[in-house]
Amino acid sequence: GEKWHTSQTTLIQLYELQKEHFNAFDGYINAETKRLEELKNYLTEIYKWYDRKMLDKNPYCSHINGFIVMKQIQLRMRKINSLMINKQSADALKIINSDKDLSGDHVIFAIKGLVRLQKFYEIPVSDMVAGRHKGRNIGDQLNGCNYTTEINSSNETRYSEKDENYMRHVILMKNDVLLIDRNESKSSLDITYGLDANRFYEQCPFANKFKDLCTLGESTRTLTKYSKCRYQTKNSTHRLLMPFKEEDISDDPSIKIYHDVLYDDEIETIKTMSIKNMVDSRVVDSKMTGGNFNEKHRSGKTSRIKNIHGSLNARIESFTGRNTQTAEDYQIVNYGLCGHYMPHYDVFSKKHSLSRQFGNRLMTVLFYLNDVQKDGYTVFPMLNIVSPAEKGAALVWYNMHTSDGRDHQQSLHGSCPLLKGNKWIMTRWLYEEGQDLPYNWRKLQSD
Ligand SMILES: O=C(O)CCC(=O)C(=O)O
Ligand SMILES: [Fe+2]
Repeated sequence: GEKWHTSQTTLIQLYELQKEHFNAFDGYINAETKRLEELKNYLTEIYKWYDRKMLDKNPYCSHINGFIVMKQIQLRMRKINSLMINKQSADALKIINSDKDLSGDHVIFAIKGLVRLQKFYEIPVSDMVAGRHKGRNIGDQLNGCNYTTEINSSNETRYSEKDENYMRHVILMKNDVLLIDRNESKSSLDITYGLDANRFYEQCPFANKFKDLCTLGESTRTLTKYSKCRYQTKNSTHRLLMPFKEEDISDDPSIKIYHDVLYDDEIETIKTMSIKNMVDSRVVDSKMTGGNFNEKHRSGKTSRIKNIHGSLNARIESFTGRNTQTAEDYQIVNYGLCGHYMPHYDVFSKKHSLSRQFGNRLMTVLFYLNDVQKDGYTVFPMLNIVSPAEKGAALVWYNMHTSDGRDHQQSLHGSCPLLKGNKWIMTRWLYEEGQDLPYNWRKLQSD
């Protein structure tokens, strides 16, 4: 089933669920109290009857009386029997257990998340159990004894570092393909063979760089010669009064931030729309199944929205200067307990059929739906770029070279593990088809 810890939204529901449990407990206690009261009264009545009968000395003398006594005993025993069976506790337990329970597995998933976090940020166990990291409060005190016992019992699957790095990319790509096109999942699985193993191997050292940047955080965000901020009207007259606040982050590939492009009421609507159908951002693989492996690369909950409203499309087109007609559905992600996304590329393998319909994911438009302090950055490990989640802002970048359609190696990026709180994002991927590009992607793909 769906996991509790992968999204903060679900974790909040878990708290809510406890109210339901409390109601079940209360109902049970009331019913039990009533039942025991009834049983006590009934037994008192029977004792009295028995004492009276004993005064009769020999009630069995008359055959008729003997039968009456037998019959009364039988009826009373039946009633006592029914009063002693406690159906209420079974009913109450059913409510508590009905697939909403916190079975051992869920606790193990959560502890694995914490262990991952501890390893990633190299947090000493003493700090972990004290709920602090680098002078920052990250939670209440943990029972150190419980923590280490839980860790030992959550037997992690072992596999070599090399395999892990390679598989990470394969799996992430596959996952995204599967998400877009569930109906064509059969053909989507071919993506494994479309990847060039060596190419992805070579990027793996950046997992360490990713880690360093996540740890250093915003302190690494220095101004470079490309860094400029401006009010951008994009030649649109109605933007003269409310220009885009555009900030250059990188030149090659082009990465920019547009501040305040998504409004609070829109954000609330988007969250409400997506909460209903969120699923674990799972990574699917034919050989290595199971959640443990998957969550090492990505942990969060995802949902898709076909359309929000036309004016948002227009806004995106306005600040990106690109067409949204061939764009993918909006993808909303809520990261929960230790939520993260290890470095990956958003582009698909060229050989994959999906990238033929509209080309490939030329550009990523990533909206931040909340502010996140001190962690959960979007990081480009090959470019030394750390982007903090800023509510209402959009981080926009190219995954491909706009001159010839080659995948842009430096577009490698990921989301740093959350030490605390949660992160909401919404992405829109713009495709090559329908854009003004100096090359013909259809021709490139058939080569
Ligand atoms: O959450 C982030 O900052 C990055 C998300 C991302 O890379 C993706 O969804 O493809
Ligand atoms: Fe991505």
